[in-house]
Amino acid sequence: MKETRNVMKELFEMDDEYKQKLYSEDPLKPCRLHTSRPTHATDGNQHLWRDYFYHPCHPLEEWQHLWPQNPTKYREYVGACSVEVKNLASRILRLISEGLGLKCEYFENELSGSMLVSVNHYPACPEPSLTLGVSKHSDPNLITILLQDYVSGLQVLHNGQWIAVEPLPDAFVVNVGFQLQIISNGRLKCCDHRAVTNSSDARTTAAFFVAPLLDCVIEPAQAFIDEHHPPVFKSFKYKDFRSFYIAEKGDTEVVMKSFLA
Ligand SMILES: O=C(O)CCC(=O)C(=O)O
Ligand SMILES: [Fe+2]
Repeated sequence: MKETRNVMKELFEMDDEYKQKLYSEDPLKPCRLHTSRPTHATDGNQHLWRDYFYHPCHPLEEWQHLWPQNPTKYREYVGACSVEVKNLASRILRLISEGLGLKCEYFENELSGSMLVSVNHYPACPEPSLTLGVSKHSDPNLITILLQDYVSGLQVLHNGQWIAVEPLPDAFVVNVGFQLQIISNGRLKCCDHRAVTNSSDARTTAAFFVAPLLDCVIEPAQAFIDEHHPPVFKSFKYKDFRSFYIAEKGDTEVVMKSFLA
C-alpha cells in the first residue's frame, strides 16, 4: 500500500509537459487528469483546490494498458492495489447483503460490475479558509473505498456539523453511495462529505468507486417492498443517474429528489 501511495504521489510530481498529455476537460474520457485550481473553479463563493487523475480500474485487463507508463511502476502497483480493493469491496458487500437480509451474492453481478479510481491530490494551499479540496457531495456509485493519506482533510456531515475523519494508518474509509441507498430502499444512507485543505502539507488520496455497469437497471430490492413499504425510489438505468448527477454537479438534494418514486 505504501508503494501504491508513493507512485500516486509521484504522478503529480511529473513535469508539466507530461501531465499536460494526460489532461482533459471531457468528463466522459476514460483516463484523464484534471484540475480545479488554475481556473479557480468555484463552488458558490468557495474556490476549489484539487488536482485529480481519474480512470477505470476493473476489469483490470480491459483498462490497465490505457494507464500512464510513467511513473514506471504506476500500472503494476495501482493494478495490484485495485484487485485487492475490489476483493475487499466484495467482502464488504457480502456482509452488507447479509445484514440487510439479502442473499450474500446479491451485489455480485452487474450492480458492482465496474470500479473507477480518482487519485486526488491537494497541494498545500496558501489560503485554506477560502478553499475546499472537494465541496459537499455524496458519491454517485454503489460503495466507495477511500485510501486516505496521513494528512487529515476528509469531513463528513453529521447532524448539520462537519466532523473530521482522521486518517488511521493503512485503514480505508468506506462510504455508502447513492445506489446503495436506493437499492436498500433507504435502509442505508449515503453521507455527505467534503475535503478541506491546509497550508502546510500536500495530501494525496485514492477513492475507489465500485459502481454498477452503465446499462444496469437500479431500483429498490423486492425484499424491501410490501404493502406497508412502497418503493421510495424509482427505477432507472445507472447511466441516466450518472448523467443527471454530472449535470447537477452532484447537488445531493436535487439528485435525491429527482429519483424519488
Ligand atoms: O480526498 C478525500 O478525502 C475525499 C475525496 C472524495 O470524496 C471523492 O473523491 O469522492
Ligand atoms: Fe466522495
